Amino acid sequence: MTQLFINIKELIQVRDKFVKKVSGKEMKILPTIKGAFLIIKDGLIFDYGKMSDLLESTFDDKIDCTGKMILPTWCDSHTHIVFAGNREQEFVDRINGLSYEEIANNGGGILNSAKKLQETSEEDLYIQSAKRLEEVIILGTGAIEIKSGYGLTVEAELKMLRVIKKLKENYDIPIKATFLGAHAIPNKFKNNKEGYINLIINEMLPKIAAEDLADFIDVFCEVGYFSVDETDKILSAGKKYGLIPKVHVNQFNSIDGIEISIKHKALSVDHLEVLSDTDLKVLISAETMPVALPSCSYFLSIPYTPARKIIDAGLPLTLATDYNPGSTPSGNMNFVVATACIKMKMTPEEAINAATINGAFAMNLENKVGSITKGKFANFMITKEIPSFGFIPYSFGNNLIETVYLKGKKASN
Ligand SMILES: N=CN[C@@H](CCC(=O)O)C(=O)O
Ligand SMILES: [Zn+2]
Repeated sequence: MTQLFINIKELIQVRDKFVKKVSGKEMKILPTIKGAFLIIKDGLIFDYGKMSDLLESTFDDKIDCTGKMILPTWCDSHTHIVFAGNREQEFVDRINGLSYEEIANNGGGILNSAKKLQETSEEDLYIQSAKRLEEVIILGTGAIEIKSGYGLTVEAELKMLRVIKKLKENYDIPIKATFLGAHAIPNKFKNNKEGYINLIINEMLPKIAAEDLADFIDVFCEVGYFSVDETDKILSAGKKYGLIPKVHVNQFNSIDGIEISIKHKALSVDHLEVLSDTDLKVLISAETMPVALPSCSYFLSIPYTPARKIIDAGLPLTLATDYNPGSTPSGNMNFVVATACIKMKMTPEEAINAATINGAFAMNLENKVGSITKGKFANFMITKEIPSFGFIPYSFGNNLIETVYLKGKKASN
């Protein structure tokens, strides 16, 4: 099956040579071809170039993109889209003055979602989650990471991870699964955190490994959740089963969570709304990808991750949604890219690099997605007619995506 896309106004994020990730000043460079063609063969990117260099040939399908641009699909490296129900009552409670922390301390928050999820069947959870996955694909997401962490019992954590496995089997989008048993301390272990950590290490992890349900391991390393020493212990246990760390750190407090994550060669450290100079220095010494989640800052009215400080220090940065029922009930990467430009002072080039190629790195998918490169999956989106790629973040809140392709197949209209 061959497909030819012609008269592309601008083909965005074209990388002839394989690039693992982009950092510092490189992030300002977004390679493109104006007036381009793109050839897809059997679900992979086969060729591209300027229209004037297109050779005569026959194709199974020919699509005219006059006035429209093509970008690789967004790579959303941090989500919690497998959850049951919603938490709109907590949203109203916050409007009426309660803080996110106060709601959690009153038994709301993650524990509220865990209760709902424990009471939901695997079939129903799958249906709710698949709907969210389809919703974000239409918004241009073409690779995604999904975490557990709203189960908090052996059975419910396995249920979440089995749902993720089923999504992997049933959809064309590449999905990575992360085990986040250490997301909160369940009520049953309120006065026995060590008991819960032992449950994670001695019961959950062996079962997850036996069914091959996770690629990564995560911990919510934060005051009131899991300490640095506990994070250390859980990441060490995960590594014995080959799970690579991706860690929630520095959302509300800087407590050396970055340092311990880097000691464990974490693939990414995510949130970073609070980032000290010492944290920054530690990041500079590592391969670990910093990940910012601007929709979470927007929804909770907490500080935005200091993107300028990170990029100007020569580091890479990834943007992801954090789609979850409590802090970010939105999986719209277009909004993330726009908010990064508007609130974090990232240029459109930086934001697009952060949401594509660097997002792919943050999921260990840089060989498959994140750029228009020969041999990668044909996961890309065609925009509506737009004047420039900068129009995507500029025109925030508007849907500029016309069609999404996953492995060369139309995933939306
Ligand atoms: N911070 C920890 N976990 C999620 C939110 C969890 C929730 O409120 O349900 C996050 O990444 O923001
Ligand atoms: Zn999260």
